[in-house]
Amino acid sequence: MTSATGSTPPVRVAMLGCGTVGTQVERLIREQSADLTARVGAPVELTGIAVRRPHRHREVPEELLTTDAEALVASDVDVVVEVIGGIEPARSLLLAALRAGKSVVTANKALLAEHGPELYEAADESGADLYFEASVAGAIPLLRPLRESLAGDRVNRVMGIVNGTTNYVLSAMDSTGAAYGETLEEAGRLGYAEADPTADVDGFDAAAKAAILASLAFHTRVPAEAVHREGISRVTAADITAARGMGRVVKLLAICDRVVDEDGGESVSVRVHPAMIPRGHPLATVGGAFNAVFVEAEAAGQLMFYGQGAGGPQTASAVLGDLVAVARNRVAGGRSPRESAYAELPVRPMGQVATRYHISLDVADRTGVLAQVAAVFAENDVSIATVTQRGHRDEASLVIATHLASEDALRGTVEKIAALSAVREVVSVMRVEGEEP
Ligand SMILES: NC(=O)C1=CN([C@@H]2O[C@H](COP(=O)(O)OP(=O)(O)OC[C@H]3O[C@@H](n4cnc5c(N)ncnc54)[C@H](O)[C@@H]3O)[C@@H](O)[C@H]2O)C=CC1
Ligand SMILES: N[C@@H](CC=O)C(=O)O
Ligand code: NA
Repeated sequence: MTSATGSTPPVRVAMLGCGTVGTQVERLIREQSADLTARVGAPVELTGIAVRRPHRHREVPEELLTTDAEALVASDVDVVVEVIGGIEPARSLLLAALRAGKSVVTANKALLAEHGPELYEAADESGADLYFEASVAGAIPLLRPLRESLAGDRVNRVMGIVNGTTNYVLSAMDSTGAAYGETLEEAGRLGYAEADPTADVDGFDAAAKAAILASLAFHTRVPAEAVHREGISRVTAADITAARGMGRVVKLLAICDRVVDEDGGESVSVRVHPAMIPRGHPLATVGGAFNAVFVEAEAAGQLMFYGQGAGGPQTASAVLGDLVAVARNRVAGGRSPRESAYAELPVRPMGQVATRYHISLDVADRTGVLAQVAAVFAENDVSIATVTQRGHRDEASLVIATHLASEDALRGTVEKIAALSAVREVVSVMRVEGEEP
């Protein structure tokens, strides 16, 4: 291959962390060195990798390893790639890099969602780049489309599956009836889960991603704590069976909406929770660690992004894409986009967000129960779309689907129904998405 570089000095790269993703980033930089050089117009040189325990990293060249991350960041490098995860020491290390004019590529959604503005500000002050494509939906190019390709459009909705681990677990529970704990362990072994998998199952990971997506889509700062978050730890086999019985499947969804009131006032709603969707919905067939995200924009219409949302090589692909962007900017000039948060839209409290629910109840099979239950819905101003009643000796089940109603009203209704003496058990309560109202 002919070199396009002449005597252009190399772009020097430090990497922080060398786990599932870092190992693959090192491999790709090494194996694709000639192509990267040609694409960037200068060699991309990995000068060091900060790790905690060097003896555990036999797969990478020993001479690159150091335990002194601070010194590595302070050394003569142009770019810092961070694949440690978590808030500290990642935050301090990246702020130090950016303040020294070194560009940053990170896969760290937790850090971006909690400290994004601080990182952008440091990048702005020194003129460094900040790229983070790997932080949301792994390999899928999603943030660059939102940050750049759709920058001239008006995005109204971003919705989809953004956590591979929980999707892997829910898919297995649905298709094979596999146990929750077993599949979660498997997701960890495959390199999909976070270092602490409660970040996946309790929805923190998806909420951080939703915060990043909403911030970019709506040009508004949406911190992680403003995202309504429910994980999958309370999804039961009964929920999955109930969904199946109605031709639906349970998925953990991230939903970011622009809400326009009757008076034209705008806000955003950002939520992560399990939901039942029809088996015919495109998201229903997204299995394993795959992610899929729909974006609706005024001029573009509906767009769908699909691919591997987790895994070492897949996530490393997104990191390398960002690394090439930074390196090209260094060689040919150019900057990553700055933070765009001018719209400053308020985040709507979840209680005011309208959703639809599926509720299944075990009730005593006696006259008047349905009327009692229906009365509670009416008192709380929640309109029932359909009711299915099945009787069996002295037991019966009621399956109720609601029309759109505020979250507060729905919660209140379920609480009162659970307290009715004729209701033996509230078997399953779950939001329904993706069906015509
Ligand atoms: N694994 C995946 O599928 C994806 C991961 N990510 C993100 O990528 C980042 C890395 O994830 P993984 O590689 O999966 O995690 P990992 O846990 O496999 O690797 C992290 C590595 O950083 C090392 N480390 C921790 N503290 C350190 C320190 N102070 N100095 C040097 N090294 C340190 C750990 O020993 C470990 O080897 C996280 O932010 C994660 O959220 C993003 C998308 C997908
Ligand atoms: N733990 C995350 C990894 C990618 O972001 C997931 O399962 O999606
Ligand atoms: Na991505």
